[in-house]
Amino acid sequence: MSELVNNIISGFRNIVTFGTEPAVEEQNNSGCCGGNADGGCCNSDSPSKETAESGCCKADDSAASACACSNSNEPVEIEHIKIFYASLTGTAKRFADQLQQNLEAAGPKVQVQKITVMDIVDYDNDDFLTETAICVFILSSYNVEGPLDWFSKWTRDLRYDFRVDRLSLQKVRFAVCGLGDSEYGDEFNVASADIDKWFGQLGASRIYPLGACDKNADQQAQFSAWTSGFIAELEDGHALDFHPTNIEYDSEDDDEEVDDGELNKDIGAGDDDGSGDEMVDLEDMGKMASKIKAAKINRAEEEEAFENSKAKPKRSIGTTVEATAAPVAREMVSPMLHKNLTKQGYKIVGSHSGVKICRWTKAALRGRGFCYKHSFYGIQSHLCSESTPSLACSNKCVFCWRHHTNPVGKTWRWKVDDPEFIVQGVLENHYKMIKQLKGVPGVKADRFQEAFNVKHCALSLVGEPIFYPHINEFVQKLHERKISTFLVTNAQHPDRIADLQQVTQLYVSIDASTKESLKKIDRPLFRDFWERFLASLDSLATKGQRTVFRLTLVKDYNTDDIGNYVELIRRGRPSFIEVKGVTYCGYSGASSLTMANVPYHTEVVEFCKKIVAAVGDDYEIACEHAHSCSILIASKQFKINNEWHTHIDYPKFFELLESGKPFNSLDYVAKTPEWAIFGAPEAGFDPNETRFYRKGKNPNPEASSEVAVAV
Ligand SMILES: Cc1cc2nc3c(=O)[nH]c(=O)nc-3n(C[C@H](O)[C@H](O)[C@H](O)COP(=O)(O)O)c2cc1C
Ligand code: SF4
Repeated sequence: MSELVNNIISGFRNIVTFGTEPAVEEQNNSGCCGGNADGGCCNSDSPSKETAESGCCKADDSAASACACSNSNEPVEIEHIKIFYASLTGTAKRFADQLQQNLEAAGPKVQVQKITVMDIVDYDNDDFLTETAICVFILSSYNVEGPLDWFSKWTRDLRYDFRVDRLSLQKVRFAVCGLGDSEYGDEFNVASADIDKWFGQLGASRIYPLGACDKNADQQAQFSAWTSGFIAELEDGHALDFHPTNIEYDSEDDDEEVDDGELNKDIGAGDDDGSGDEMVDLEDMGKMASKIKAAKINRAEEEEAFENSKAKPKRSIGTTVEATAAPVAREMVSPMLHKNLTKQGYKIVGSHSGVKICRWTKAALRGRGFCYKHSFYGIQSHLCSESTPSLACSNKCVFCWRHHTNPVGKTWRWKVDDPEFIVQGVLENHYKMIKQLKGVPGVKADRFQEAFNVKHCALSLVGEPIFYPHINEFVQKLHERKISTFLVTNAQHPDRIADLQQVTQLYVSIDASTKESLKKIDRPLFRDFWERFLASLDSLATKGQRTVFRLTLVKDYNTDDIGNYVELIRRGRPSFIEVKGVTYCGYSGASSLTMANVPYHTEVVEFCKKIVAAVGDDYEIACEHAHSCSILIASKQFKINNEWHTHIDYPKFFELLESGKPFNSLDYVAKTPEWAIFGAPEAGFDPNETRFYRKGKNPNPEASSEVAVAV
């Protein structure tokens, strides 16, 4: 162990804290080799103290090459500085802008070609692994849910996940300045301090010490002082060199209580006695180090694993499909994420799939109505399972209900589970959750029984189902069980849409109608997101399947530009357009939506009327489900003999599938019931169900104090 520990440079964190007198003078004086021992030019492997004090590293050749001391007459040229901020009330953003202005005005000693200021939530964290720009973080600390949470979790996961290369951030050069309030005592600036520490521990080169600006003092002056010190360090130039071996690994950190203690347990997997309190013996440290080494994964290997995973899956039920070649791909759901998702009610299946019971399934079990899919397509919610074979997604939509805790990525770079295993796992877990509802007041015995025979699968829970490399086999497994498939994709994977075989109904999320608004609302990871989006619509148009555009209306985000929506409809030629008001799911640090962004049902109707008027003769409003602010616009092809046929004949669908012959969306239609038609008095609520009102919300004054009334 001592060897391991000796090999670790016990980094110390320099913190520039500011009292009433800014401490920046001292920092400026540090020059090339001074106070910034852990992140600056001369780390402990570098020149002797004397050399350091002489102000430069030239005495030592190796150090000189590492430090590349600049000729003081020549300006330091920097290609790109990215300034990331995390802010709730705007201070960090203001300071980030201020830093940008100061850098622009800095010359002549330092010349920065490009400076980008961005909200940390708009950045794909995984890009830090290959980031070449200098990264400056201006981060506010919050002891409540805040905008830094997601990035913090990602960094923390990276730091404590033994499968991740300890030097995974070695390409990064960074500086952190925290904003906080000293009234928070021990929690003062704790979030920014953690980021600073973890980046250092992951091999990133700190080019200027952590700043800690206090709201309780003169925060502005403190930040200006930090900025001057930082710019002076840039002008000096030495700190810009990489120091990839400068791992700041603090032995104390090993004792740090990590939420996902599972990580440590995993290291000794196989030796677990079930106590969960595993200690690693000193003699085992060597073994552990080699295990850690063996588990290192780099991104190239992950990409390769993805390629390998495209090969036909092995049919090993109950096990994870192994990559055909040697690389060990990592699990998509980290232990911490697993814990978070489980807390939110998800059941995780295998290493990348999930299932959850939706509120409509629960309502249906109690005879209190079905979701809008019942009105539009004849689905009974207690027979429906909501799941996904990929919890990862390539967008970070502002309205996403998973609150940005799920993994994101542009390509599949995780382990791949067997499709049969996932289907079995999804159903088992779904039934387990149904079982738990036994005895809940109001649950109807007949519906409870029926619920153990799932007939529909909404592949729309979270993440991007089409991302899963074996999506076709997965869908086929569901169809073999006579389970219909409603698959929703985010329109970022046109090639996958093209490859997709027949599903019962194929959805594309249309979250905005212009490139700018799509970027704002979906926050896609792909740089060519707009081209991908359009190509997805083109792909949809040629599918010849029953297709749906799903529009989620977010007031002030995507409710304008009717003309652009119409163009998209003409391009994708969907069978249906579902328009739904966004559901407010509480505050998310990664989202700025409020109740004001949730449209009323009348506003959704108005929007649909405008769309139909503009799109021409081909579409009409067919159905509504006012209860969930949902409207269905349908292609008039589904109005047969002047009667809407938006419902699905499910047995017919399976019959057609089994026949193996080609068929189209009109071959398995069923008549829409009167109560579901737009404008009917029931407004899409099945009259055989009992409508439930929260206390005080019942519009019927004659009703008793009972909270449920028949509509
Ligand atoms: C609800 C709340 C919680 C906070 N928690 C902390 C904390 O844990 N630690 C800390 O140093 N400052 C904390 N602060 C202070 C903020 O970080 C500080 O005011 C900061 O300057 C705000 O920056 P912003 O405007 O960029 O969001 C908290 C402030 C609020 C309102
Ligand atoms: S379609 Fe969606 S909301 Fe409706 S029952 Fe299925 S999972 Fe629930």
